[in-house]
Amino acid sequence: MKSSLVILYHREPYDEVVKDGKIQYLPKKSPNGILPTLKSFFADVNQGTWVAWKQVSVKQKADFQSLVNIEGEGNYNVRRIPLTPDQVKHFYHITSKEAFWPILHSFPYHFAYESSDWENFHTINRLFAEAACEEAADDALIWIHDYNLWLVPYYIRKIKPNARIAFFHHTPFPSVDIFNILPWREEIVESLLCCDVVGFHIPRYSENFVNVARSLKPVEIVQKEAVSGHLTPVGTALAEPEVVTQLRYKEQLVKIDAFPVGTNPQHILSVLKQPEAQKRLTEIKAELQGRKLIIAAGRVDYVKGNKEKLEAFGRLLDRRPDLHGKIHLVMTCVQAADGMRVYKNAQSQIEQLVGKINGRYAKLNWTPILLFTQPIPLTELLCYYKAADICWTTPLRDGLNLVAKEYIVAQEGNGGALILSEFVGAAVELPEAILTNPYSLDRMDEALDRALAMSPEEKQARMQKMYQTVTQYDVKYWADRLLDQFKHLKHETVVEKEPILV
Ligand SMILES: Nc1ncnc2c1ncn2[C@@H]1O[C@H](COP(=O)(O)OP(=O)(O)O)[C@@H](O)[C@H]1O
Ligand SMILES: O=P(O)(O)OC[C@@H](CO)O[C@H]1O[C@H](CO)[C@@H](O)[C@H](O)[C@H]1O
Repeated sequence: MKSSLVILYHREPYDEVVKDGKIQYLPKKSPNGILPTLKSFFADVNQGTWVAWKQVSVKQKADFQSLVNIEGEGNYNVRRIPLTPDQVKHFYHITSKEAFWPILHSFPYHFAYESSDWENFHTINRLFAEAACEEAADDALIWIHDYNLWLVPYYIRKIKPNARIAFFHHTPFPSVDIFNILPWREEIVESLLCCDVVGFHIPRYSENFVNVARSLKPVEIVQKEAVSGHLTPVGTALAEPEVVTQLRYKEQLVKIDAFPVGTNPQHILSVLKQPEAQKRLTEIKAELQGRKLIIAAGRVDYVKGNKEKLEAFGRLLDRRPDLHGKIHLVMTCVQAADGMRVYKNAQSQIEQLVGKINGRYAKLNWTPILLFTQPIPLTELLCYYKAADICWTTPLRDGLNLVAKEYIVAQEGNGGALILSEFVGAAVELPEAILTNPYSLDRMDEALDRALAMSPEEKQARMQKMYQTVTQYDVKYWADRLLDQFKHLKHETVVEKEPILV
C-alpha cells in the first residue's frame, strides 16, 4: 500500500537481532537525538514509511526482506535498502563522518577528503530516492532528514517532478566560507534547491545556507522577515535578528524555515512516573548520600567538548578542596557505532583524563568521576537527570542538543541548573540557561562556579521558564510546523526542468 508520508533517515529506528530463531527489534546501540525524535513523531502517523539502509552480507542479500512492519511504538513500515559493509563504511563512517561532519561543525582541520567516495554517496542517495518514490502515494509528502541524504531531493525531482519534498537539517549548517570548502558544494546546493521546504534548527543555520546558495547559484530572495517568537534575535553567539524565508531558483520556490526540534515531554514524564523509575531514583539519591551530582550526557565525539568538560572539572577540584568527597560528575560518552574510526582519539583522550583526575583525587569512599561508555536504558538516564543538581552540556558545536531539553523536562521546573554551550542550537531558545563559551577556560570555570553558588530561588525561576519553553515547543509542535506548510502548498506546476548537476 502506498504511503501518504515517507520519511527518509539513513539509520533504521532499531537494531534488528535474531534471538532463539525470532527477529527482535531493539533500541539502537549507538543513540542520537534524531532517532527518538522521528520515532515519537512517527508513532502518530498512519500509513507512514521510513526508508533506511540495512547492512547485509552477499549471502543475506538473497532472501532479504526489504519491507518490515513496526508495531508497538506506532504502526509503520520500514523500507530497508540493502548495503554491503563496504558501501556502509564509505557512505557513513568515512564520507559522512570524516568529510562532511567536520565541515558541518566548523572543524575544517578535521576535514579528510582523500578517502571519501562521492560516487558511492551518489549511488546510495539515488537508491534512497528510488525507494521513496516507490513507497510514496502520488500526493505524498516525502520528508528527508539530514546531510547523509543531501542528494536525494535532486533524484526524487528527476523521478517525480511534482513530488512534495521537504528536507530537515539536524546538524549545524556552517558559514559560507567553511561550507564552500566541500569540493561537492555545487551538487549539494543544487539538490537542496529542488525542495519545496528546507528546514533548520535555528535562524543562524538557515541564513548560513542562504548565503551558501547565493554564493554559488543565481537565487532570487523572495521574502525576508524579523526573527520572532521564542528564538533570541540578538545577544548570544548564534543569535540572528532577520531571516530569508523564501528563495526562488530556476522555477522552484523554496521555503526556508528555522524551527528547532523538540523533545517528547509526555513520554519523559510518563517514564519517570513508573514504579521502576521511582525505585531507581530513590536508590540513586541514597547512593549519593547528599553529595552534589553533575550529569554530562552524550556521545564520544570531538564536537561534544567532553575533553574540555573534564579539564574544567579537574580545575574545579584543584581550586575547591572543600568539594572533595562532596561532588560527583557522571559522564556518559556512548561509544560511536561500530566501524567509526573518526572518534578513536576522542575516546582514548576521555578515558585517560578520567583516570588522571580520579587518580589524583579519589579516596576509598569517593570517586569524583563516573564514566559510562555504554548506552544507558532511558529510565536510568532520566533518573540521573532527575537527581542531578546540574546538567552540564557544553559542546563546541551541536545542531541542537536534546539532552538539555530532556534534563529540563525531567526537572519539571524544579531547582536544577543547566550549564549550556552558546554554540548549540538550543542556546537560542533557552537564554535562561547558564550560557557559556566552551572555547574559554575562564568562561567554563565561571559557569561551574555560578551553577554551584546559584540560589534555589534563582535556579527555580530559570528552570520554570525553560520548562514552559520545552513543553510548548515539543516534538509535536516541530513536526506540525513542517506538515502545516504542506497543507497550503499547492504544488505550482513545475515546468519540466532537468536540474543539472555539474
Ligand atoms: N549514555 C546514553 N545512553 C543512551 N542514550 C543516551 C546516552 N547519552 C545520551 N543519550 C541520548 O542520546 C540523545 C542525544 O541527542 P542530542 O543531545 O540531540 O545529540 P546527538 O543527536 O548529536 O547525539 C538524547 O536523546 C539522549 O537521551
Ligand atoms: O550520525 P550520528 O548519529 O552521529 O548523528 C547525530 C546527529 C545527526 O545529525 O544528531 C543531530 O540531530 C539531533 C536531533 O536533531 C540534534 O539534537 C543534534 O545536535 C545533532 O547532532
